[in-house]
Parts: sequence; C-alpha cells; structure tokens
Amino acid sequence: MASDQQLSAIKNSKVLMVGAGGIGCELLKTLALSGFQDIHIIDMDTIEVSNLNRQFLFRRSHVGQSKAKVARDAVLKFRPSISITSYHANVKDPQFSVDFFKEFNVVLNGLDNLDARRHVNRLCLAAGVPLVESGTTGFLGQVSVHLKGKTECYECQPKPAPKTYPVCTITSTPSKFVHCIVWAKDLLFAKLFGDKNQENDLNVRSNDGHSSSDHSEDVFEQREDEDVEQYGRRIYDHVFGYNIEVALSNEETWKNRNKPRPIYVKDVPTGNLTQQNGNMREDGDLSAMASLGLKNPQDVWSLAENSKVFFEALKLFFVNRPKDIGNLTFDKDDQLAVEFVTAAANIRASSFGIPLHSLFEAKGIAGNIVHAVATTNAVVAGLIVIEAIKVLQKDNDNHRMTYCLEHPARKMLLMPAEPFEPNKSCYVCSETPLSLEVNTCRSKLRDFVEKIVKSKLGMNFPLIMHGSQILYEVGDDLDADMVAIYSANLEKVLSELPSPVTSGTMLSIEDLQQEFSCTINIKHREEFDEEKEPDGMLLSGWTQPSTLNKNELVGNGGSTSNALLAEGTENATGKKRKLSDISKPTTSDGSGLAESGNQNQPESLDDDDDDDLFISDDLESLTKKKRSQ
Ligand SMILES: Nc1ncnc2c1ncn2[C@@H]1O[C@H](COP(=O)(O)OP(=O)(O)OP(=O)(O)O)[C@@H](O)[C@H]1O
Ligand SMILES: [Zn+2]
Repeated sequence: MASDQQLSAIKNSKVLMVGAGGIGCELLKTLALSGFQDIHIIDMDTIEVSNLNRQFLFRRSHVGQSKAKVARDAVLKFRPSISITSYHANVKDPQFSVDFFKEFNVVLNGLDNLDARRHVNRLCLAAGVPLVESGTTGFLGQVSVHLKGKTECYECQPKPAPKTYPVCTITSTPSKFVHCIVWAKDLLFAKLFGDKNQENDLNVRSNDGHSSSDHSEDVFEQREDEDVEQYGRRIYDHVFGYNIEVALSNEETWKNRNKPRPIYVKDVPTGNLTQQNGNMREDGDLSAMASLGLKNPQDVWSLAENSKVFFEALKLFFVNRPKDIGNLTFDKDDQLAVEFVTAAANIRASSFGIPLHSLFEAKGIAGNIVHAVATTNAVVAGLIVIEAIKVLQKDNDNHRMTYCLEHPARKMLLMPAEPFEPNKSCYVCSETPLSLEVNTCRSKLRDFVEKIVKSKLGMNFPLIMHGSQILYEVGDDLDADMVAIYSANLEKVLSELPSPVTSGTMLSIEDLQQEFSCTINIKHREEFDEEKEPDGMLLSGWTQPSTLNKNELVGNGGSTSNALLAEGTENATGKKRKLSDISKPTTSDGSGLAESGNQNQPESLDDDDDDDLFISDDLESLTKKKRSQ
C-alpha cells in the first residue's frame, strides 16, 4: 500500500511514457492502477498481429491502429477519471522539444532501440528531468534511474556495437547458418529488391579475377527478353551455381575448409511451379508458402522446397508488388521477405554443408528476435513505477537499478544495485572532448556526417563548426544559398573544405533539438584496416570510468545492461546469459557483475523453494563494500 505522502506525490505528478509496446502496455496499466492521474504516451507505431500475444491492451480488431491511442482508450475504460494524452509520433520529432520535456516530473522509457533511447537521454539531461530507463529480452530485464549530475546518464557507458561479420565470411566462406542469413538478407535481398544505387558486396568477391564478358553486365537486372520465371532461374544459377564455381577456383581459400557445392536449377527437382493454392495467408499477407501448400513454419524444408519457395517468392514480388521493387529493406514482419530470405539462406547453407533451418528459426535469426516473455515486461514495469515514485518523492538516496535475471531453475531473480555516479569522461553529460582518427585527405565531410555525427553520436539536426565557420547545418529555415554551400561541402574531402579540417583541428558539433554539443579533436591517419575499421575512421575518448578496473563490480554498462539496452548484440540474438556468467569476471569485457566465483552468488540461488520470484540484496551489499574502499 502506498503511504499518504506517496499518494499525494503520485496524484500531483505529470509523467511521460515513451513506447507503448511490450513494456509500455504493462507500464501504463500499472501507472493507472497506482493512482497516476496525468500520463502522456508517445509511440510511433501501429499495432501488428505479432504484438497481441503480450501487448494485452490490444485486440485483433485494433491491428493497424495507433498503439499510443489504443493503449490510452483501453486504460481509460477501467480508469475513466484520469487524464491520458496520446501522441502517435516519433519521439525524435521536433514537437517534442526540451520545453515539452520540461513539463514532466519524470520520463519513463519503454523503448526498443538505442537511437531513440539516446535521444530521450539527451532531452532529459537538457530539460533536467529524471529518466527511468528499462529494457527486456526474454527472461532478462533491467531498470535504471538517471538523475542529471547525480547518477550516470544512459550514455555514460559505451554500448557494444551490433554484431558484425567480416565481409569475406559472408560473401565467400560462410560456416554458420547466421552467415547465410546475413548474405540472403543484406546482399541478395538488398540487390534484388532494394535500392540499386547502394553499394553491395554480392559480386565483388565472387567475380574477383574473372572478367567473363557474360557476367560483366549487371546480372541482377531483368532482361527484356525474359519472363519472371526465366529471370528467377538465371539469378538462381548465378548466385548458387556460377558464383560458387568462381569461389572454388581460388584453391588457397579451400585448403583448410570444406569446399562448397555449386547448385544449379537443373540439379534440383522443383517440379511444376504453377501453383493451385492461392497466394494469400489467412491474415491477407502475400505468401509463397501459402501458394505451395507449405503450412508449418517450424518445418525444415528440403532443398527442393526451398528452391520452390525461392522462385515463388521472387515471382510474387515482381508480379504482385512491383512498386516495392527498388525500395525494400528487409523487415521481419514482411512475410514474403522472410520466406525469400529463409529459402535463399537455406540453399546457400546446403551448398556449404551447413544444416538447414525452419522459417521460424530463420526469422528469429534474421530479425534478431529473442522471444519476449510477458512476465518479464510486467516485472520490469512494476520496478519502473517503484523508481518513479522515489523520483517524485525526491528519495534520491534510495534509487536502485535492478536486474532481472534468469534463475537456473527458470525462476526469476531480481538483483538491485546502487546507481553509479556520472562518468567524468562521458561526452554526453560531461564536456570531455572526443578524438577522431581519420584520413583527412580521403574522407569526405559526408562520411564524417553519416558515420560519426549521425550514426555514432546519434545527432538529428547537427551543426558542425570549425572555429566560427559553419561547415554543415541541417534545418528547415536555411536559405537556398546556404543549403547549396552545405551540399557542396558534403562532397569535399575534409582537408579541402573552405576551412580545412586537418590534424589538430578541433570541431564543435551541436544538435539544436537535443540541446547537446561536443567537441572532436581531429588526428590525421593514413591507413585503416578494412575488416576491423570498416568506417575508415576511429572515434575515441569516451571510455569506461577510470574508477572501475576490470575485475570490479559493474552496476550498469556491464554485459547484462548492454545486452538489454543496446540493440542487436550477440546476447540479444539468442544467447541468454546465465547468472553464473554474470557472477564471474569471465565476460569478454571483464565486466561481470560480481567479483569472482561463487562467493558472490546469492546464497539462495540453489535454494529449491517454489517461489517464482525472489530479490537478492547480496549484490547491493557487495556494491557498497566495493565503493567504500
Ligand atoms: N523513436 C520512437 N518514437 C516513438 N516510439 C518508438 C520509437 N522507437 C521505438 N518506439 C516504440 O517503442 C515500442 C517498443 O516496444 P516493443 O519492444 O514491445 O516493440 P514492438 O515493436 O512492439 O515488438 P517487436 O519488436 O517484438 O515486434 C514500440 O511500440 C515502438 O513503436
Ligand atoms: Zn553520461
């Protein structure tokens, strides 16, 4: 039961929830039932069928409608007297300015991506509004509190980069099914159905050293004299047959590897491809599986079935979705795209002697999906509300960041820890400059804007200055002359800009919407390792807090929090961390939650009682011990 004091803090508060998905639905319900009276929700999405299993405020009839609005209406049905305001919008839209954020007593995040989380973090810092951040993945969850100047901000700890694979593993020497998925999704699918002007490694390696005139034209363009079936067969023979033959001709590559087998259409009994079954699923999605009468997404298809799905999906794209061709990027919710990618990945896997997978498994890998657990979302939502109430009561000494871990016996375990102090070298909440190694004579301003300013620094509306000269700016109110100058600057190499950027230059970069600025010291470097530093530049200076050494306890930014709050990491793609992993300093970054061995594991861990949830204070006492040293 809440105390009178708590109730009055709750009643007089105005809270902003960002995200009305898995965590958001639970959170809105818990806020309403806890007595919150003025709740604002932002979510940019509409409801999908795949949300219904856990986003319990939504029903089938709501599919296609705004999540924020439907969530609001559903909760108002059982709490009609409270005020809920919904925004069907991206939190990065300019309407959600620093002034907008200042209206709230606390901001609660239920997001699913790094980009939006970073943006909200910056707005909360600029507005001086406390942020309660959260994330879940399967049985794992985490809630943390960020108070400007008192605790670390969401970006104080670097987040691991999403898992990437060396280009040659994907283009020439796959050894795992995931490599075949990446090839099918990022190369083949992108080449056939995506933007034709995008760089694509599909042919680069496989055609190395072979200048057969037959293959020097763009083989991926449909020829005027061929129909879509002939086109499909030619693509099939090219990517699964010819390209593999070319790869095989490089003897060196296969000295210590199993050789792949070229596969041509004529070798595979695909039978009659004219379909009788109609090509729609029950939910109205276009589907090659439906046309072919393949019903169970958990079945592993044979090579022949995969080949049929390949041809049928390709045909359906060209015949039924011609407008999409040239504009598509892979989307795990696009049934036909998932079918095509599954089939292509399996045919490639077959060629390389890698076990084939079902559509269900392939979709999970392609979409970086860890199946959500509704209970974890509910527990995390409860923890968010507990921390939000402490924020409202200004109970700043008692905040906890809480990890939701998986008990070895599949029970859920809560681990509270004290929040960390701000990282003095955080480029977001402190003024520490960053440094960038870059070839200033080769890299263009465009590379710097795309790869560093937007992608690494997460800026939306950047302004780049060298001394008092503006090199680049984004905004709606720029006059045409300025737009022309900035566009021309984008195409210039750094050292040839009107105000040349060379070794020793200090650039200031500002995002006017986020009210966030930082400085970058430029250091010229000639060469970069293509595989390890594919951006051709290296940003540094934003380090782990120096107070932590490798074997010390890490409350946030440790492997669990990174796995949860950063997208697409190895952990988020299916490998669940065990408590024992987290309790020992054996994680790759040495940042396991506890110091070493079993001594730090909660005693109750092996306890066999039947409770489904228990809270351990062990970690908290350890944290205190470490900090007082
Ligand atoms: N920039 C953003 N602005 C507003 N809402 C956002 C933004 N980024 C993500 N969201 C919302 O955050 C919510 C996250 O919820 P959740 O993790 O359950 O994802 P989902 O898309 O509903 O489910 P899944 O990804 O598993 O299909 C989504 O509803 C999504 O629309
Ligand atoms: Zn910070």
